[in-house]
Amino acid sequence: MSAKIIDGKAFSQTVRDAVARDVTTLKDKHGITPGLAVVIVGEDPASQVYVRNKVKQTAESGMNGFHFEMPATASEEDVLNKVRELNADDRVNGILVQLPLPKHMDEAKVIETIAPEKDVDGFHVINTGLLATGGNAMVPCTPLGCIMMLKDTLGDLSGMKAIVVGRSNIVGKPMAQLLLDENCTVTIAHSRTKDLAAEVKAADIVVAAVGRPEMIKGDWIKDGATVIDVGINRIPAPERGDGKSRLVGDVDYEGAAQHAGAITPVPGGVGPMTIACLLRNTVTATCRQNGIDCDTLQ
Ligand SMILES: Nc1nc(=O)c2c([nH]1)NC[C@@H]1CN(c3ccc(C(=O)N[C@@H](CCC(=O)O)C(=O)O)cc3)C=[N+]21
Ligand SMILES: [Mg+2]
Repeated sequence: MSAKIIDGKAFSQTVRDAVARDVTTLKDKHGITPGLAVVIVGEDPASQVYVRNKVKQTAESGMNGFHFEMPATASEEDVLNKVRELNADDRVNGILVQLPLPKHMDEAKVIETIAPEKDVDGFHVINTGLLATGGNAMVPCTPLGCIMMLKDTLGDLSGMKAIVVGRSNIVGKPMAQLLLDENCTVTIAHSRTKDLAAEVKAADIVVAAVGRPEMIKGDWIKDGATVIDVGINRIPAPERGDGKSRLVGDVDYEGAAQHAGAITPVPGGVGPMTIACLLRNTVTATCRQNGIDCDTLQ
């Protein structure tokens, strides 16, 4: 069996094209230009590609981008004040504070200071609560991108067995909520799960979000299953001979591709969809803040 490759890069382009059309309508019909503010504290080399793509694609979509870099030595109060300033700024419809924050800051406190209606990451307790209770939440970008790819690949997910490997607040838990909303039977697995291989083997849908390079083995995958690999792990690649690293997911891609019906690659899978969904969420937030029905924009 040879798996269909789910092309997140191509799919993200169609999402971004739709976002750009919505931005044009917001400008032309409503005189509103959506604005996305990104706050980065300190330097995390691993997220530099992410930041660069985000800035570039925000501009390409026709939105305003506001970029703030603060030194790693900034105090928590400095960051909280920046967030408060952005909350009060009418040009800013979406706020993203890049995680992780330096150790001396309370991440939860920073996130809870973001106005929930501007929380385009969907990390605020108001939004996680709304997601869990079926309300009008801002949905975290990575799980949102994953569910879009799953629905595009499989159509109706109703009744399917899904496993989410990983239980983080930013991916695993919201992913499980979204799969449940699609009427999947959902298992959440983690480091204490017994016989992870058998749990994965039972699933029609596997979402890997553990942050450990290639830990999900190819022969754990049920024949024909759909595999969504959220991991973006940079590992040494001595075989390249040029001293550079390479990116791998949380899934043994070569092995899994022999069993899966469809699989996302790394890079070019979940990553680009995450950024596209951030832009989509910024448009959604702009519409909600202005009492505009987002679905009828174009
Ligand atoms: N508040 C907050 N929200 C986030 O969503 C968030 C964050 N903090 N901190 C950092 C992580 C990381 N992240 C990525 C998103 C896209 C790619 C991406 O597009 N990757 C490309 C290429 C990567 C490369 O070549 O290095 C790909 O997978 O094809 C990567 C990483 C969002 N994050
Ligand atoms: Mg095999």
